[in-house]
Amino acid sequence: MSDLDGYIWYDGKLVPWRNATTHVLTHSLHYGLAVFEGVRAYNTDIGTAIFRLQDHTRRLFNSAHIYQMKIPYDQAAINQAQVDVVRENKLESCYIRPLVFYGSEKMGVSPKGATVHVAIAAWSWGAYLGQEALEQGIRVKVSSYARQHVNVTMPRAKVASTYANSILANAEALDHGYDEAILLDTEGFVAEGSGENIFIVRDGVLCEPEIASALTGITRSTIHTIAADLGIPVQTKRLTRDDLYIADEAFFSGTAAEVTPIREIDGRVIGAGSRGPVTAKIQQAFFDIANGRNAKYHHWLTKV
Ligand SMILES: Cc1[nH+]cc(COP(=O)(O)O)c(CN[C@@H](CCC(=O)O)C(=O)O)c1O
Repeated sequence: MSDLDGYIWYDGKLVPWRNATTHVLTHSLHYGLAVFEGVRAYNTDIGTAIFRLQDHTRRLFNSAHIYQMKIPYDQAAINQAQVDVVRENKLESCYIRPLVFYGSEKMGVSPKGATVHVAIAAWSWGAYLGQEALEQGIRVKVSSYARQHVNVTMPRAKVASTYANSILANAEALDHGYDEAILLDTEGFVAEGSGENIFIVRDGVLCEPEIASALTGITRSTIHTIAADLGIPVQTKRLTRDDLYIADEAFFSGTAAEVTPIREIDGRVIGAGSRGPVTAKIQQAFFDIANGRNAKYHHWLTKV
């Protein structure tokens, strides 16, 4: 991942990768309050372009607003900074990581008085769960750890502290020989993956869990648009873990995961145990859009 000779945008300047450092007393490192985004640029038919850049930046600002962090730049500047990072690193396609965090000027629970810093890195990142996963599908475990209650960590924010929960769930899945975890909410209904939203297909209908305790994924909203284009009905409802077991198809959606089919959950084979036909259609439509092959969605692409 690390292009050690690359550049990172850091508080308004492009600095060499190895100089983009912070102090060990950085407040966010100790107390877990940093907000971030995961964004992808694709080598599209119209050149390198960042996918849904404005939506990701809006969510970054919403996340900061929820946690009362004041980003010292406006959204246009952060959009431009992401374009500059991709261009400066000469990346044709890549993953972009904007991060907003509190500095080391203040210790103690309250960050008041600490500087709000912004860093934006970009690196080449292929299929998040492996190229084979995109074709064959992955094996997933329902975690023994619940997703945080909606009044514990704020679900509309992409905040670093949420991911200690994700790390536990993902580690448990890997330790048990699976590829990824699904988390249930505190009432036992399906929430999301450790870093993804989840969809299932039942009798030709695309179903997703109520979004309550899950991140409002941008890829999830792209899937909604694709489903509408393909005439596939979408249902949002409370899903139980055994709803997943008897699904005809299942897949994860996310910027990193893109559209990753799920072929088995907790030892139950899903459908035919491979990427399902509806999943394949949605996945193809997603990659056509992200790679600029569908002119109807060129407005979602910001050329670098
Ligand atoms: C918990 C969670 N839920 C859903 C999503 C899907 O959201 P969206 O990317 O807007 O469709 C992500 C993105 N996970 C990011 C972080 C992955 C990582 O390992 O870091 C991502 O996909 O970039 C999550 O982290």
